[in-house]
Amino acid sequence: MDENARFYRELPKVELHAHLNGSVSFVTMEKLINRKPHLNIEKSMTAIGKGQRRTLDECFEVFKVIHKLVNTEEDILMVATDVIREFAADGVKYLELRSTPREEKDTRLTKQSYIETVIRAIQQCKNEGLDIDVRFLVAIDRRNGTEVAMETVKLAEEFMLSSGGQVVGIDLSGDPKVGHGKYLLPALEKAKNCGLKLSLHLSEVPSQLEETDLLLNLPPDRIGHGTFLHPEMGGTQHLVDKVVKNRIPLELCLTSNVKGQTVQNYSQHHFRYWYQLGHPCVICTDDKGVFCTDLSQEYQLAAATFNLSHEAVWKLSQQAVDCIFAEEALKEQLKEKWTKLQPQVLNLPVQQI
Ligand SMILES: CC(C)=CCNc1ncnc2c1ncn2[C@@H]1O[C@H](COP(=O)(O)O)[C@@H](O)[C@H]1O
Repeated sequence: MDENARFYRELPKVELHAHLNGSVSFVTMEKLINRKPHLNIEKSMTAIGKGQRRTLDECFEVFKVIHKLVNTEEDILMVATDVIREFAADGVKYLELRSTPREEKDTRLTKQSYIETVIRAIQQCKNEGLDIDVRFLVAIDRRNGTEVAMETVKLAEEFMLSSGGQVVGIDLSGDPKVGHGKYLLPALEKAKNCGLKLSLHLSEVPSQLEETDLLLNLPPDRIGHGTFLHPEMGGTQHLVDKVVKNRIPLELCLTSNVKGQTVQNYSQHHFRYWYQLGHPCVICTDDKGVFCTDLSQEYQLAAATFNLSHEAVWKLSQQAVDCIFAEEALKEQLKEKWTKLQPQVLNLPVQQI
C-alpha cells in the first residue's frame, strides 16, 4: 500500500449510509454461493466491477439476486458480522447499517427475527472487541406502500425500546422510480414522533421535486444522495434553502452515483456544490459490495476529484461525527478518539495527490 492510500486507511471514518445486502464483499459472496449451489448464481451477477456502469434498473436487479442468496438467519448473521468486520478493518470507527427486514416463508425467516439477527451480529462483533461502534436503521422499501411502512415503523419502535439503543432510526430507500413519498408520510411522521431518527433517500433521480418538498417538511435528520436537489441539476433554490435552513446533512456516495449513472462523472458530482456551500456532507459507500469500493477509497476519490488536502479530508471525516444518530455520550467519545488520533494520522509522511 502506498503512503497516500495508507493515510486514507488510517483516517478514522464514520459510515452513515451502508445498505447491509449491498455491502456484502466478494469473499462473503463466495461463501453464500457455496451454501446455495443450486441457485446457479455467479459472483459477477452480484457486483459492478471497475469501469463498469449499469442503469439504475439493472442495479436494482442485482439486489434481487443477493436477496436470493441471503434468506436465512444464518446467512444474515454471517453477512452482518462479515460486513462489520470489513468496515472495522477499513478504519471505520462508527457505522450505521441499514437493512430492510424481510420475511421468507421457505426458511421461516420473519421480519422480527431478521432484525434480531442483525442486532445479534452487532453484539457479536462488540464481544470480539473490534474498534467500531455500530447502530442499526430499519429500512422501509418505498415500493411496499403505506401499510408495510407503518408495520416497519412499529417494529423499529419496539426494537428501539428493547435493543438498548442499537436501533436508532428509519431509512427510506428502494427504487426511487417506484411509489410516492406521500403514501409513506404518516409512517415517517409516526417514526419521528416516537423518537426514531430519519434518513431519507431524496431526489436520487430527477422529477421528484414535489415528493422531496413534501418530505423535507418533516424534516428528515439526514438526506441520502439528494442528487437532483439543486438548480444546476434540475432542482430548485427553494429546496436548497429548505435543506440549508434546517442544516440537514447529506450522505454522498460518489462511486454508487457514477456506476448507477445518476451522475455523469466524478467531477460533476454534487459533492462540489454542497461542499462549497459549507453544508454538512458525509462521504459514504452506499453498497460497498455491489459497487466494489470501501470508505477509504471513497474519501481518496473525493480528495483527488475535488482537490482536497489531507487537512481538509481530516475535517470532513471529523465533521461526520456530528451527523451520527447515536446518543450524545458516544458522539463525545468519538470526538475524543479523533482528537487522539489526529497527530499520528496527519503527521504521516504523505505524498500529495
Ligand atoms: C441502484 C443503485 C444505483 C443503488 C444505490 N442506491 C440505492 N437507492 C435506493 N435504495 C437502495 C440503494 N442501494 C440499496 N438500496 C436499498 O437497499 C436494499 C438492499 O439492502 P437491504 O436488503 O435493505 O439490506 C435494496 O433492495 C434497496 O431497497
